[in-house]
Amino acid sequence: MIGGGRIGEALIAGLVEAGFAPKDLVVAEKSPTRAAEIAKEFGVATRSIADSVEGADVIVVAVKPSDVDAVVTQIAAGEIDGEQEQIIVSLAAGIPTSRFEPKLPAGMAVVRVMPNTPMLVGEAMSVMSPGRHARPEHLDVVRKILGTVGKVAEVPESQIDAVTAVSGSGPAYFFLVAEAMIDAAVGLGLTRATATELVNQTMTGAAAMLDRSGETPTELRAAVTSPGGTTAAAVSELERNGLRAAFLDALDAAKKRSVDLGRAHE
Ligand SMILES: NC(=O)C1=CN([C@@H]2O[C@H](COP(=O)(O)OP(=O)(O)OC[C@H]3O[C@@H](n4cnc5c(N)ncnc54)[C@H](OP(=O)(O)O)[C@@H]3O)[C@@H](O)[C@H]2O)C=CC1
Ligand SMILES: O=C(O)[C@@H]1CCC=N1
Repeated sequence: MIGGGRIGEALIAGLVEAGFAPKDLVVAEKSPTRAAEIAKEFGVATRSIADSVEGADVIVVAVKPSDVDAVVTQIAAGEIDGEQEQIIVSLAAGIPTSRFEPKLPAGMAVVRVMPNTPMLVGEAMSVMSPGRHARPEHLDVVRKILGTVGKVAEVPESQIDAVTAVSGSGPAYFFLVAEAMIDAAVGLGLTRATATELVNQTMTGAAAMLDRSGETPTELRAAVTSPGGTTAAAVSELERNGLRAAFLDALDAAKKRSVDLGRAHE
């Protein structure tokens, strides 16, 4: 694991929780303090990038998009070999597999993945796209690793910037809605503690219904919306204030930003 930040740590935590032996996991992290924290928390070894990649079956790149090029250069300078069937898994938003491949030994498999932070509670939505040399058996390995921390899907790489806008950034939209509801509830006179409890449990319950009821969001919303009732009054205000248009623009902006992140660090 190269980069022991929020996402790198979440994946390490998920793998350890799922029964991967800490001795089989190695973290290369720039900040010595952060590296020490992760080693202590999970019992994994921390090493330099060069020492981490040698003999690794899977090399996960979990650094910011702007740090990817420097990291790939260091990986390529290490003892790696396409023939060893090593797999590079990039979690970086926006950076295409074609940016990795020319710098690596010929034929080395690269898989681009967009995870999300619910990985921390074993509920990630991770979406993978194979690079030029990634074969089904490589994807099976990556699916097994990501499957320890949530659900896994596959799309062609042409769709992964859109995926980034939906499930990669998606948890933030959800938390923003929660924040907005809490503030509005305080505006109605509830205490912040009560507002937070009500909103958090409402969101948790609604998410569980999405997961378990087998009904679509449209059906679930209709079941809450009594004719001429309170929900209809609220939903009509949300529509009047352009909720759908705001999401159309927001996801479009996120997708464009993902494409730009790839270009910005060329
Ligand atoms: N956060 C999210 O919800 C999601 C993030 N991603 C992607 O995951 C990647 C990581 O994101 P996130 O975990 O949030 O970012 P963080 O900044 O929390 O983590 C990145 C870590 O990598 C370290 N790092 C930087 N350069 C090196 C290096 N050369 N060697 C070793 N470690 C290094 C950073 O140290 P320092 O800070 O000191 O530079 C930092 O600790 C990003 O590319 C992002 O696009 C994907 C999906 C969701
Ligand atoms: O905001 C970002 O760029 C990263 C990628 C998806 C979620 N967080």
